[in-house]
Amino acid sequence: MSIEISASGLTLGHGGAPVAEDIDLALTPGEVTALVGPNGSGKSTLLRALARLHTPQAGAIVLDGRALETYRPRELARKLSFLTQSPLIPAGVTVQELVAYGRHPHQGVLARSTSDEDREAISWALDATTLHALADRPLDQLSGGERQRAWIAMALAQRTGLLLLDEPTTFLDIRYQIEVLRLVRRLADEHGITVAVVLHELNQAAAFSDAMAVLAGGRIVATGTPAEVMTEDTLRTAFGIETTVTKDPHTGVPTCLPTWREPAPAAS
Ligand SMILES: Nc1ncnc2c1ncn2[C@@H]1O[C@H](COP(=O)(O)OP(=O)(O)OP(=O)(O)O)[C@@H](O)[C@H]1O
Repeated sequence: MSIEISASGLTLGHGGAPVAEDIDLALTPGEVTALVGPNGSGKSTLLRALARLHTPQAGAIVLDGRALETYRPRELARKLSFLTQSPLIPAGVTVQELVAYGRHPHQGVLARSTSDEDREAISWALDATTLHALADRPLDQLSGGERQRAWIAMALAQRTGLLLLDEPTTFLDIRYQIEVLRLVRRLADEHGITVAVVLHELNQAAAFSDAMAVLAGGRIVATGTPAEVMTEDTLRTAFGIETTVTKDPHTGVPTCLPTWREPAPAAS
């Protein structure tokens, strides 16, 4: 079920000067890749380009051995699912109904009823996100974390091997952030799904990903394992901040502690 996608030589922009250039990125099948970088560095634009929601000014993207632009829309929707930042909540729609939308790419144009395969996929998505108990609840009556899980469940019901998530933890408290990221981890570990996820919290990115890519100043300034990428030098280059990078005592994963306060003025 794992799907491979790679981008090479991408130039990304919105009409004016390019936002990012010379972008090479390959997502390893069945692994979680975290995209991190300063505000406005082009992370969402890159993710949207991978989902074919943004057309690069130059470069190529290859999905599962074929140029991305050769896919028909329905065919593409069976290969990858994309979850945008803060999706709008449709009024009155229940969790079950939202998740069922994820099946549309698999249903024939004239399909009026859900097939056994649809039911099985919806049930699997509700299971994976532990949402069965909330299936009949309208989305607008859920907590932020539950709602975020419902959107992820919709993307899962699409049954794609590639999941692109743009800041799925925004607005969630720390417990729900962990819950969503653990789910992302399980999707890769237990279901072999290839995941790219834009995250702002660097320690979470390091803890939950297999690989990290740092976008800054219009380039990818570092890629590799969290241990390779989470260095004081890279964080200084990318974000212009001072940090102390240590290892999580439980897992050995690199973790950064920013220098929060301004340095005390030198004594005269
Ligand atoms: N639709 C658009 N039209 C014009 N410019 C855009 C558009 N979308 C994004 N941009 C610009 O492109 C640049 C990159 O934006 P993008 O959203 O990809 O960055 P990002 O790294 O995801 O940022 P953030 O961390 O703030 O979400 C920014 O300067 C932004 O203002």
